[in-house]
Order: sequence, then C-alpha cells, then structure tokens
Amino acid sequence: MTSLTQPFLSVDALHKAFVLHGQGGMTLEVMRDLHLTLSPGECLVLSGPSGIGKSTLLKMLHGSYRVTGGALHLHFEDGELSLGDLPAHAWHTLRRDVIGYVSQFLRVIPRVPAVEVVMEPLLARGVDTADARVRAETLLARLNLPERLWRLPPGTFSGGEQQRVNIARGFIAEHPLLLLDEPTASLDAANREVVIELIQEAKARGAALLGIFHDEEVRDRVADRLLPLTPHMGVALGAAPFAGKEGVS
Ligand SMILES: Nc1ncnc2c1ncn2[C@@H]1O[C@H](COP(=O)(O)OP(=O)(O)OP(=O)(O)O)[C@@H](O)[C@H]1O
Repeated sequence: MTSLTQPFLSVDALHKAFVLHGQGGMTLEVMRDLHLTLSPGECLVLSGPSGIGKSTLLKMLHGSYRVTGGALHLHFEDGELSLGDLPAHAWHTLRRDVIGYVSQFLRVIPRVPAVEVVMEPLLARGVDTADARVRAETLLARLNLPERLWRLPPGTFSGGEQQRVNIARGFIAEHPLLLLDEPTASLDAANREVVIELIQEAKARGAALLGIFHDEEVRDRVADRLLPLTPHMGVALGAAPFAGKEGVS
C-alpha cells in the first residue's frame, strides 16, 4: 500500500435503497445525497436517530452492503480507488490491508480459541505466528480479558468479554481506515477507557476512523468532528468542526 493523502476517504452523493424481495420488490430508501470526507489521523463520529442509516453507511464502506448510487473513494498518493465497483477478491485484499471493522458483536467461529480469533488478521497478512500471538495476548491483557479465557473459544463468553475479543481483533492489524460500530456498547468504565486509548493511539499513528458511539462521554473524547445524519440526508460536505455538542455548525 502506498501513502495516504488528505482526504483519505471521500463519499459523494451517496444513495442507498434496499429492495425488499419478501415484500413484492418494495424499495426502502435509507440514504440520499450523503457527502463526507475523512482525513488520516481524524475521527469522524456519525450521529442521528435510530434507523437513520449509520450502520448502513459503515456496511457500504466495508463492502457488505451494495451502493445504489453516488461514489465512495479511497485516495492514495499514486491514485484513487473507487469502492462502488470492486470485485469480490479486491474487497478481500482491502479488508485485510486497509479497512478494519469493529462491530458490536463478535462473529464466533466454533472451536477457535479467543487468542487465535485475535491473531487471525495478522496471520492473514503473513505475520509470523509467535509474533502474532504475543501481540494478541498483549492486547487481550490490556483489555483485561482474564488469561484463563485466552485459550477457550469465545462462544460461551459474556457479552462484554466477547466484545473485548472483537475489539482486540479489530485493532490488532492497525488498518489505515477503521469503522467502529458501537465498540464500547457493553463495556464497563475501565474497559471503555482502554478503547478510548486504543482509538487515540490509532489517530496518533495516522489512521482515519469513522464511528458510531451512543455513549456521549466516549463520543466527546474521541470525536474530531460530528456528522449528524438527517432524514433524506441533506448533509453538508465535510461536517462542522466538533465543539463538544451534537450538531454544532
Ligand atoms: N439488509 C437490510 N434490508 C432491509 N432494510 C435494511 C437492511 N439493513 C438496514 N435496513 C434498514 O435501513 C434503515 C437504517 O438502518 P441502520 O441499521 O443503518 O440504522 P442506524 O442509524 O444504524 O440505527 P441504530 O442507531 O438503531 O443502530 C432501517 O430502517 C433498517 O430497517
């Protein structure tokens, strides 16, 4: 991968509609004319009421939902990449090397121990197994996951324990773009603090972060800007600078 540019991500006139095949092909429009830019080292936080399309935007940026109009671009020093028309194998490479995603819930794989779930993104990049294990254990310890759990599959872990495995897996590979969908939702205060630190460290190393945080304290401490999504998405290009309150323009 080559160097990142300013902005690193741009979203122009984005449109999303779902076709509901179970409802006679009815169309549900959830996003219209969304614009945003995101630079390296910056954390942009999406806000707005439930159902407005925050998670849908992250899923389009991670390739799990199709874009129905407009453009998504990543900008590198030697050119730009349009995410709207990428083949599946390109998404695989992009998710491995460029775009990380931390959702609220861990996708549990039966029989795979927690530490291996966390190591996997590094192994996919060819990092040596011993090195990957040390880095995974360091993160799990930092997130206060008891050592006795590291070698167990996380299927039976509590919600907060699973979420910490998920966070470790999401942050371990230091992706240049990180999508965070309520990563602190079921964490206690001490572990929320660790996640805030991980986000601040990611920003310091130049990662661009786009997140959803319902916890106002976390949001206020990590956000450089807020992007309030409004019905029908008349959202101005590049949201207003963040001044500690939602919707400041
Ligand atoms: N796969 C899908 N098929 C059909 N409709 C969907 C699909 N995914 C999301 N939607 C709809 O899109 C709208 C936006 O959902 P989304 O999850 O993005 O909202 P949100 O802003 O993240 O909400 P919340 O804050 O409650 O998580 C909702 O009306 C939802 O029902």
